[in-house]
Amino acid sequence: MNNPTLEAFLASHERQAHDGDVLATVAALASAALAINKAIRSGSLGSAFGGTNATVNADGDTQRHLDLYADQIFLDAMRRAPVRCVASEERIAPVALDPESRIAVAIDPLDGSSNIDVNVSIGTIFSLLPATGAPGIDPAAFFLQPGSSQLAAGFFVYGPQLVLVLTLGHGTHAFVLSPELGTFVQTHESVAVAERTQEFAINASNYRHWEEAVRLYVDDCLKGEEGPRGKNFNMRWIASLVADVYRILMRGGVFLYPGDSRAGYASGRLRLVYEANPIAMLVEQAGGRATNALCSILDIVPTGLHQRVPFVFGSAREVERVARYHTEPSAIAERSPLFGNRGLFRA
Ligand SMILES: O=P(O)(O)OC[C@H]1O[C@](O)(COP(=O)(O)O)[C@@H](O)[C@@H]1O
Ligand SMILES: [Mg+2]
Ligand SMILES: [Mg+2]
Repeated sequence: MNNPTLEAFLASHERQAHDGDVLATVAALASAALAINKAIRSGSLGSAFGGTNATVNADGDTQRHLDLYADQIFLDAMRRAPVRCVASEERIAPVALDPESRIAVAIDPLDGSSNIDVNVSIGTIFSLLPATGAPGIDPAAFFLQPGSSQLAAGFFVYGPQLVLVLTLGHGTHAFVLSPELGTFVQTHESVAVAERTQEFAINASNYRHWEEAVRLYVDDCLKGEEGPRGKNFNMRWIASLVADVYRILMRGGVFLYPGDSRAGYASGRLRLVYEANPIAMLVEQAGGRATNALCSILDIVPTGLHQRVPFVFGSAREVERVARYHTEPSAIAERSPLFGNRGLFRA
């Protein structure tokens, strides 16, 4: 492979006047991911890592051994990087590190925990935010900046390949671990999400809990060629956000985790600061769209570190279409049983 290694990619960006601390932090995250990958591939998934601990995280989710192991590995790596504070899905409050540093890291150390026991892809999601200001400032404040303030974002997938997808704010780049070189090698210089799609991702078991706009959108996809969309749709749901977003970056698609009527799910399941924001930045840097069904994820000002948000992202035209099911109910109400000439919903 003649493509650049991650180290060469980062060095070339430093020459282009990128913040050296951002690049050093990305490099530290990558080396921690190599350690997690090695641990996962050691073969002890089921017994050592998959089992649950008798603990829950800040959101009430049961923590697995691998959640906590990954959290510790990444925190240790961030102590060795120019990082002022780290916020993790697995910790109620941020951890203060070097007060002289200017970067805050938000992290979902292990995404897709329900897939650990069943050997399906899992991953890590990270977001880098500016952390400037007086030394005494409460680190929690750094994580309440909107996603549009992110300096960099990315995720790793511990799947058939160990993959890194990264943005430094100028495009989205993909890398894969080269076992020969022992480091990441670039596979996609600039990822571009297809504008249109015929593939959607949603946990359909929640159908009865969704609001009408979401049900109608999915109903119309399922009707296929005979329905108002006039084309057949495929469906995927991996239940690891990292794996679903990687597929969408590579071949298009739309992902929905809407709010629903279950207790605790009014804003869906996914967390704004360390899941939706970094994924939204990556998807938008690749030409896709990311919303809470109505407005851009990156414009939302967080009010809490662990707050959830309805999340719709992927192929731009399809994400915009989902928004129209929410904002133009009159058009939905006028649906003809024969799906006549409804310009709004056709194709
Ligand atoms: O089990 P559900 O409700 O379909 O939710 C699946 C979603 O939950 C998540 O597993 C949440 O992330 P964590 O595993 O980090 O808690 C996402 O990766 C995935 O998209
Ligand atoms: Mg997650
Ligand atoms: Mg997690």
